[in-house]
Amino acid sequence: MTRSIGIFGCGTIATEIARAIADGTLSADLAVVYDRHPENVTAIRDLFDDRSQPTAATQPSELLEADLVLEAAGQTAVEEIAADALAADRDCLLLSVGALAADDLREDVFAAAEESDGRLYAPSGAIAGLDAIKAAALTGDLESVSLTTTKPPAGLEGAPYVVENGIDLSAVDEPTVIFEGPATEAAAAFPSNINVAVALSLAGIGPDETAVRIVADPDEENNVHRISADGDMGHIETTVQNVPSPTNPKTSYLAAISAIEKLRSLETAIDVGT
Ligand SMILES: NC(=O)C1=CN([C@@H]2O[C@H](COP(=O)(O)OP(=O)(O)OC[C@H]3O[C@@H](n4cnc5c(N)ncnc54)[C@H](O)[C@@H]3O)[C@@H](O)[C@H]2O)C=CC1
Ligand SMILES: O=C([O-])CC(=O)C(=O)O
Repeated sequence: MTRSIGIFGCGTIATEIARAIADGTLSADLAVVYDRHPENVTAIRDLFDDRSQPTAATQPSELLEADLVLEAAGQTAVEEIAADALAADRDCLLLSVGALAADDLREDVFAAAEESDGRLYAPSGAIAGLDAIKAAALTGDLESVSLTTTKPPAGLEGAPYVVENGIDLSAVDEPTVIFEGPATEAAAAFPSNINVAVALSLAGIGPDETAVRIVADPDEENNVHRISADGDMGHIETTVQNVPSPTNPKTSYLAAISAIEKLRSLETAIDVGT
């Protein structure tokens, strides 16, 4: 049976996923899409011929018509849809997983997942190494996990932490650490930039214990995520030098194809990797 998908948010990531469905890379039925900007909905619907165009939802609850609800909008959208989708026994895939750094929301969503016939998915997104971190965390002997993210200053513009602290990113003329703290704080301070830190923390030792450093570097063209972890299993280090998406420099292209691969893996007979 072909799985039907409903997408919350019709921006950069959703467009890549819709394209993968439209061109057959991903075997799924894009049934329904929702966005507060109708022109973004139209752009996604236009990727399909008349017979297979997704329905334009007028409110998020209409996404529950699909078997799997995929959030690619932002952290507030996770509050709006995740627990409801799971409570309706739908699968739910979240890109803005940083929303789960908030204890109340995480508890609600995880409780809904536990009781649901659906499953909650948080893909690796723009980072590499969650397979190894998950395995290492299993024994309880993972001692430390940290993420250092370096982005071009433009990729950090508009973040609440930048605005509230009056950080002038245009004046940054050398690699500059602009934030250091736990994933819990990073997710709220940079909601569109560092969701990966919370995905990492959920695979590993939790959002309060996962250390995050954010660097603005005017000479860096990529979104670079470096993970370092230590424990009884040894030392894990991964670096991804991500190409930013042309339509949204905050978002790495890998984030979109990671979600596509996660969706594809739900349908395959052979499962490679942890
Ligand atoms: N886990 C990961 O590795 C990554 C996660 N992300 C998350 O994915 C989200 C989407 O990324 P992009 O597609 O690049 O963003 P985008 O800005 O290109 O698209 C977001 C779309 O969602 C819509 N939207 C946002 N909030 C909404 C709401 N409350 N109600 C209705 N429509 C809403 C916007 O109008 C826009 O069309 C980011 O905000 C970020 O939270 C982004 C990059 C990596
Ligand atoms: O795409 C990236 O490099 C990471 C990102 O924006 C996020 O985790 O929110």
